[in-house]
Amino acid sequence: MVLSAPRPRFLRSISCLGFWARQLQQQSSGSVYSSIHGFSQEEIKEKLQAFPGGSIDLLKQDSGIAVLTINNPHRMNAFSGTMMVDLEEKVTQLENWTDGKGVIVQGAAQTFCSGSDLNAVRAMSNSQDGMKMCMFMQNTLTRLLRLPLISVALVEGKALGGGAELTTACDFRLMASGSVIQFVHKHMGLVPGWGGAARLVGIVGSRNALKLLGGAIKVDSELGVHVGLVDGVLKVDQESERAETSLQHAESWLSQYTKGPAPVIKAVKKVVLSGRELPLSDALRTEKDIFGTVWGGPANLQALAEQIQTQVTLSEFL
Ligand SMILES: CC[C@@H](C(=O)O)C(=O)SCCNC(=O)CCNC(=O)[C@H](O)C(C)(C)COP(=O)(O)OP(=O)(O)OC[C@H]1O[C@@H](n2cnc3c(N)ncnc32)[C@H](O)[C@@H]1OP(=O)(O)O
Repeated sequence: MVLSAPRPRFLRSISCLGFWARQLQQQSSGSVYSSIHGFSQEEIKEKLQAFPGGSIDLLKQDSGIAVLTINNPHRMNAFSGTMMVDLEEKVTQLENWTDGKGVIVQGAAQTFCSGSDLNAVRAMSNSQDGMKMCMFMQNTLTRLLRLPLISVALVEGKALGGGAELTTACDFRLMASGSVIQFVHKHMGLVPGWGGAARLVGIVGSRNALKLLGGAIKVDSELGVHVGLVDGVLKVDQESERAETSLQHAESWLSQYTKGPAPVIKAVKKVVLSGRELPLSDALRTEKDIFGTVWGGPANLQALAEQIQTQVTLSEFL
């Protein structure tokens, strides 16, 4: 079995859609590559295990917001091979998190992520292994973006190379002032390979993407907001003892969108996801199916009862 995680309910519920929806259905867990593309997830996992270091830490909170931390501070949170494997496992856990509503992706020790661990990249520089690592990371980051959770990349410090690509695998990006996102790939004689270019075009448009990649431009929070890459800037008051940390800021920012029961928030993400990824007719049919999962559900019935209650109280008053 190449990909063992169960398919999200969203994909299972698509029954009569067109070409693109069927494509999505075939992709177990929302992945892009599987055995039909000659790709073996297990084979590359085994190779990646030879490059240890760091960890990916997942904290699921009662609020329904999880915190995923890229943790390899001695290498500016660069991704070792085992961290790539770890990320895939943590994404599987998030796919199966029934009570989840949101996830914040952050780096440890006030920096975000400096991309691939260059030591691993050097050791895997033959093109076949490089391609397999790229397919593995595309699968994982595509699944991250397709989670039925609202996701935010919290960028403090530097997000470089693959780290910049990781930010594009979230629904939103928040930047602490003084931070930088930079697609440094051109300086390395490369282009993004973790799906970052395709996602960047979707976020900022092709002209801005060409500028950011072609110029390997350092994007600070101001430029990030200007081009539409960044959704909010966090200014942390380090003087005040009671000041919120960037993570606390990010949690309260995200909680604006995650108030309410998990099935409803998940449904919100799913209708947006289908609108983002599917042709209109297929997206409309999918939206209808997702609507069917919340129509008459507990939150819907409660909201209706409360409205009737309010109307009765009002009419008594009048
Ligand atoms: C496949 C390509 C692409 C992709 O996957 O899409 C990539 O991601 S390739 C990697 C792209 N990233 C980079 O090129 C960043 C390289 N690093 C730097 O430019 C700098 O280290 C920094 C991130 C700007 C930080 O600079 P500074 O604050 O001056 O700290 P140091 O340079 O001293 O770094 C501390 C420490 O961390 C090690 N480090 C940093 N990044 C990486 C990395 N990507 N891989 C491995 N190690 C990394 C750095 O070597 C230092 O280690 P020591 O010398 O042992 O202290």
